Amino acid sequence: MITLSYNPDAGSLSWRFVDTAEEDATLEGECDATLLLDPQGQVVGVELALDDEIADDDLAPALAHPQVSFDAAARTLTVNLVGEEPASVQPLEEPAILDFDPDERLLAFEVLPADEFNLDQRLERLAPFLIEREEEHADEAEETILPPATRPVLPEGPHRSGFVALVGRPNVGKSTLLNALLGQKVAIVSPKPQTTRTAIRGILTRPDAQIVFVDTPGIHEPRNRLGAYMVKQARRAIPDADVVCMVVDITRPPGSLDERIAALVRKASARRILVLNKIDLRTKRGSDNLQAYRALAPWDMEVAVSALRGHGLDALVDEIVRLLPEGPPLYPEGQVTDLSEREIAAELVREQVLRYTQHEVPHSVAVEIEEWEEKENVTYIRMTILVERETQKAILIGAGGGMLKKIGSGARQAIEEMLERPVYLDLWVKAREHWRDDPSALRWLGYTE
Ligand SMILES: Nc1nc2c(ncn2[C@@H]2O[C@H](COP(=O)(O)OP(=O)(O)OP(=O)(O)O)[C@@H](O)[C@H]2O)c(=O)[nH]1
Repeated sequence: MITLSYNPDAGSLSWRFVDTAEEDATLEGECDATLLLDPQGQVVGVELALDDEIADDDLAPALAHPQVSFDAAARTLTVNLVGEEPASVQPLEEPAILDFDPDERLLAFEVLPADEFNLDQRLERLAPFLIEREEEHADEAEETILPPATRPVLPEGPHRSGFVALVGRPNVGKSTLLNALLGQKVAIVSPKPQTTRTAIRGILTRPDAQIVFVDTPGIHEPRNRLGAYMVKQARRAIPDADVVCMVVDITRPPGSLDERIAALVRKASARRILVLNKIDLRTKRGSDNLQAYRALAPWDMEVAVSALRGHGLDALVDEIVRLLPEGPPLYPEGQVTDLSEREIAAELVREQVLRYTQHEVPHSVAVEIEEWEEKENVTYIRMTILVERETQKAILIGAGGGMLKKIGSGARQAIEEMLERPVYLDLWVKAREHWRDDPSALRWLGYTE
């Protein structure tokens, strides 16, 4: 296995082919490097331009891994951990540092993208390989930057229940957090802002309490009626909540949107928890950001978490339960969300559109279910993907229908996982101009009160 480690302070990514001690690498070299990116700009691999002095045999430790290939004519060593054809490349200004052993065999190398590249936002695809990073930084993050929330002893007293709004600007990780808290995917997630469009309820039931989480759309400056609807959904969740969790991305300083959201939170009569997310991506600026977020409102509690890696979630749930009023369960014990399987299925299609398309296209898409039929061995589902322009329709269908096939195949797998039975997914694309500003289209798509 190739071991990757990420050093957030240096902004560097180290790739190790051989499981040996650091001291074994006694010789250093340099070469040009290029990162390989997927359609979302996530790093999937790297290409090194090696010089003639490195003999082909010296690459044996690297080539022992199936993800590594070497083009002897071009002298490029390619490490592609994900295995998909990269969608784009990012040549690096800084050379890669190569580590060799005394016999000049390549053991490891390190790349250092410029700060503007925002490497820490682009490691999602490599997360399964980032073994050292987790071990090196997880404990440290909790000890030095953000003390772990003191885990309270659970009250032995009455049953508690209530509504907990998850609010924050787009892309801070609200939906990832909701799914992680529930241990089940109810909200779709993407690296693109404004993924969540409606308030989604996720219900966590335990013996002493029931928490009804309300995942809300990211609060932003709306540019159309759909955006206005989304922001309204989020704002409305705040006064209705017993506890408001303002979720922030600790790697970024608060901006004007955070200030506006905090102003709403300050006005609410609910208890307020500051949820510092993405502690796995902690950077040097983390503690400055922490002070700035603390200053936004009088918080009842702050909890540091990594929704992606599941850190700090038990502490967050315990804190929430402590702040909830006494009350009986609000939903039946087995219910996890207020969304139907059909609604989640349509969202899973939209998630794939977000995954594979860029710029305005993902934001211009809505998904409607036209037909859903339980057949003997398969669930037949026909859906229409609505876009705003013919050009967007052409992008979604792709050359020879390739794009629609990719979207369909990803969505079908996800829906099959949810339904636990085979699915036949029939996808169509239709253009309807400016539907995001058309009240009747919004009503019919369910984006209304
Ligand atoms: N590294 C890291 N990434 C995270 C974490 N939580 C979420 N993300 C990533 O952040 C991106 C946005 O996550 P979402 O859960 O869609 O964010 P959101 O706040 O619901 O976004 P909107 O729907 O736009 O409001 C995704 O690429 C997630 O994988 C975390 O704890 N660590």
